[in-house]
Amino acid sequence: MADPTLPLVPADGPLVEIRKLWSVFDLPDRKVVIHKDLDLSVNRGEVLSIVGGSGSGKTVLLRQMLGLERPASGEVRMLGQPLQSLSQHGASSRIGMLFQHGALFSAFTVLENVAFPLRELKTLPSRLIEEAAMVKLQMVGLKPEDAEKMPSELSGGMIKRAALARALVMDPPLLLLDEPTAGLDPDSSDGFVRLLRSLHRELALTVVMVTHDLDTLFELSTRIAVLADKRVIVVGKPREVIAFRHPFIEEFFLGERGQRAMELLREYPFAI
Ligand SMILES: Nc1ncnc2c1ncn2[C@@H]1O[C@H](COP(=O)(O)OP(=O)(O)OP(=O)(O)O)[C@@H](O)[C@H]1O
Repeated sequence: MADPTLPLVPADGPLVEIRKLWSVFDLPDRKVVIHKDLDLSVNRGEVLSIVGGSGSGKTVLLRQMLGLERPASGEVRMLGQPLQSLSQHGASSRIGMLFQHGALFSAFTVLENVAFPLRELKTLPSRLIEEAAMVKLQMVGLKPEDAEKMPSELSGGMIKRAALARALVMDPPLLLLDEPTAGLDPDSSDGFVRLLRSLHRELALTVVMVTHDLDTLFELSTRIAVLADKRVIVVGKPREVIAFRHPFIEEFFLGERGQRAMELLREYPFAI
């Protein structure tokens, strides 16, 4: 449920535009540089996946997009505006985020979790909030009787779905996903990927996703960005990215997992 007082999504231009970003953490004894002159743009309607080694700064990059980290220098523009000005207008309502571990409030029911961002607005009547949250629960494939369950009663796949419903409750044009299928068994993972693919289409969402999982990567991505050496070293369609020579890309796509990557390229020719 979009807040009508918020600025609309721009008619054209990228929804995410990052220029010369530096992310630096101040430790007691030193500074740690995570991103150095990082550039990245995400166009309307695409599913852009970010891959990179462990600790390469993928989650920190998502946190920069949400305004949860502050750039040491450089610029982060989201939905056509500098992030600082979007934050003042409540970026959380315009950018949906699915955290890696679902992050539901354990003391709230599923419905209360999904409704939470709408309640925080403090402008809508309770009945309307509940109705909007129920619509989102159904949209992610949960049943009406799941609404009153506690998170501890849910399977891993249901937790992801409930967290996704909460991320979508404000009808954001942009959705960020951190390892959406991590921890799910293969069947739940396939089901969740199918759900993400249909929601992407039906809601005309723009999606930025971090994933290690090759199946998730190839089934959903329209482009892939590779994070290495503190910046985005290549961004493009899967075939273009695989052709780029870099030790991380060789290890990630062409090592033991390479055969699966090649099978997936054949299975998903639209991604080529
Ligand atoms: N608040 C913080 N203070 C200091 N260092 C941090 C902080 N947050 C993240 N880091 C460091 O930044 C680096 C990048 O972290 P990040 O979580 O973005 O990696 P990642 O690419 O998502 O890794 P993984 O695939 O293992 O989840 C890591 O070395 C991490 O220790």
